[in-house]
Amino acid sequence: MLKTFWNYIKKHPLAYGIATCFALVSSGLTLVPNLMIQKFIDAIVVNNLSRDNLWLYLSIFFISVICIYVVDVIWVVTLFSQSYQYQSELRNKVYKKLLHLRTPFYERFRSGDLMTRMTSDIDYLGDTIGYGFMLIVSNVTWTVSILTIMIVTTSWQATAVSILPLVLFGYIVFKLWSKIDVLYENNRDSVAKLSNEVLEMVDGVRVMRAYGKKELEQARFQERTSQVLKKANNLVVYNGSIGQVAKLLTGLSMGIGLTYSGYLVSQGVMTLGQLIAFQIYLGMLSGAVWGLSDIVLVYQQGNVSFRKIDELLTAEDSLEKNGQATIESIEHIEFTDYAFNYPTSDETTLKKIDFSLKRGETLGIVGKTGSGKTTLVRQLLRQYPVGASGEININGRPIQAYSVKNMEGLIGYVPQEHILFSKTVGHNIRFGNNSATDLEMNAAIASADFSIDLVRMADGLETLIGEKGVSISGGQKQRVSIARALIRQPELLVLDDSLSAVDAKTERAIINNIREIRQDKTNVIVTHRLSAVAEADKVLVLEDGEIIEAGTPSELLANKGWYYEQYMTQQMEVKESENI
Ligand SMILES: Nc1ncnc2c1ncn2[C@@H]1O[C@H](COP(=O)(O)OP(=O)(O)OP(=O)(O)O)[C@@H](O)[C@H]1O
Repeated sequence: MLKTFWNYIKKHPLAYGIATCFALVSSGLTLVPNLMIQKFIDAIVVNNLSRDNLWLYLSIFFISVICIYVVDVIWVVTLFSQSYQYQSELRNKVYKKLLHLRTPFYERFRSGDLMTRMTSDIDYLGDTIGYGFMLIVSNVTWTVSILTIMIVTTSWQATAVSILPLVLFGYIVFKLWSKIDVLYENNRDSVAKLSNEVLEMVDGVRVMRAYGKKELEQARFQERTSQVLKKANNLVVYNGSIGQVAKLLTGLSMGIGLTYSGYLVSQGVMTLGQLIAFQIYLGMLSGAVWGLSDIVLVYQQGNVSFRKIDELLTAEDSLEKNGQATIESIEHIEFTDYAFNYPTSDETTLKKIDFSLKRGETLGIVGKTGSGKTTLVRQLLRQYPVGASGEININGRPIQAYSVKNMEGLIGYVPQEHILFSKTVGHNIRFGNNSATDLEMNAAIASADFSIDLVRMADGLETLIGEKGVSISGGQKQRVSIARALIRQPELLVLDDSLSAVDAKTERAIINNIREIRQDKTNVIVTHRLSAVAEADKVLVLEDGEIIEAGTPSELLANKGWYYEQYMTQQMEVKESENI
C-alpha cells in the first residue's frame, strides 16, 4: 500500500509539497504561543515585565495563533481535496476494470461485496492517503519539534524521564498492530455480507411476502446484524482499550513530568516559567502521541481496504489471453467435436458439439430445460474460457484468435433474463446503438412489435421504466431488449429464450420481421416454443449437453424423435387453447 501511495504522491508533487511545507510551518508556529507564555511568566517572577515587553509577547502570541489557523486551513484543504481526487481516480479505474472483467469473475464475487469495495473501501483508502498523511506529517513533525523545544528551552532530564510512559504506549500499539488488521478485516467482511443480504432482500421482497417468509427472513437478517455487531464490538473493545491505555500512560507521563520538574525548580535548575511551559509541552506531546496511535488504526483500516481493491485490480477472469485479430463480418461459424465445462464445475456441460452455420442462415436451438442451450450460445459470446476439447471456428479461424471487444461489437444478444436500466424506454433501446438515427430507432421498435405499446405509453419513448423495468410488463421488457439488439443491426443476432413472455401471435410477428430485415445476416434462436424456429434453416435438439437431433424443421418432424413429439404436444395445446 505504501508503495502505491508513494507513487501517487510523486505524481502530485505540488499538492503534497504544499501540504508538507505548510504542515512543517504550522508545527513550528504552534510552539510560539507557548514560548511567549513561558517568557511572560518568567518576566513576572523576576519582576521585569515592562509594558513594551507585554505588548511584544501579546502581539507575537496573537499573530502566531492567526498564522497557525491560516496555514492549517491551507494545508488541510489542499490535502483533503487531493484525497477526494484520489478516490475519484481510483473509482474510475476500478469501474473500468469491472467493465472489462467477464462472467467467471462475477460468479466469484457477490454484488454486495463489490458494492462495499466500490464505496467504503475506496473511501477508507482516500482517508488513509488524506487523513493518514495529515496525521503522519503533523504528528511526526509536531513530536520532533516539541521534543526539541522541550530539551532546548526547558530541561532535557525532565523530558527524558516523563516521555518513558509514552514510549511504552508506542510499544503497546506496535504489538497490537497485526491484531487490529484481522479485526478490521473481519468487521469489513461481515458488513459486505450484510450488503449482499440487503440486495437480495430488495430483489426478492415480493417472493418473500408471497411465500409468507417475512418473519423467517427478518430473523435471519437479525442474526446477520448481530454477527456484524459482534465483529464491530471486538473492534470497539480494541480501539477503546487503546484509548484508555493512552489516557493512563499520558496521565502518568504528566504526573512524572510535574513531580520531576517541580523537584528541578526547587533545586534552582528550572524556572517557574519553564515548569509551566514544560507541562504545556508535555500535554501537546501527549496529543501528538495519541495522533500517532491513530495512524495505526487508519493505516490498518486502509491496508485492509487496499487488499480488497488490489484484489479487484489484479483480478483475472480465467479467460485465456484473447487474440487481437479483427473481423468485419461473420461469414461462417463452425463447432467441431466441441466440449465445455463451467470453470466452477467438473461436469461436462457440452459434449460432441458439431454443426456449422453460414451467413444469412437462422439456427434454432431447442431441447429440454437444462440441456445446455444457453451454455452453447454463451460460447459464441466468449463469456467463459473456450472448452477443453474441440474447436469453434469463425470464418475459418479459432474464435480465440479474435479480439473479444471486436467480436462483441458484431453480436446482438438478448439474454433470458432481461437487463434493463432504470431510465427511459428510449434510453434502453438506444443503448444498443447510440448513433442510430430516428429512422433506425423506429425500424427497430417496429420489428420488435413494440410500436403499439409505445403509443399507449403516456410519455412514449420518454416513459421511465423503473428499476430493472418494474413498471412495464414481462413481454414489454422482452421486446425492449429485442429492439435494443436489433437497433445495432448485428452480424449475429442471438435470442436466448427471449420470446417466452409474448403470446404466439406477437412471437410470429417478431420472427417474421426478423426474417425479413435480416435476410443477409445470421440468427440464433434458443426457444422452448417450436413455432419460433418453424422457419429456421437448421434446428439442433440438445439433451444432456449433446446434439441428439439436427436438421431442418421438416427433417426433424420426419425423424419422429423428441422434436416431433414436442411439436405434436405444442400443436395440441394450441388447438385446446383456441377451443376454449
Ligand atoms: N454458471 C454456471 N456454472 C455451472 N453450471 C452451470 C452454469 N450455468 C448453467 N450451468 C449448468 O449447465 C447445465 C446447462 O444449463 P443451461 O442454462 O445451458 O441449460 P438450458 O438448456 O439453457 O436450460 P433452460 O432451458 O432451462 O434455460 C445445467 O445443468 C446448469 O445447471
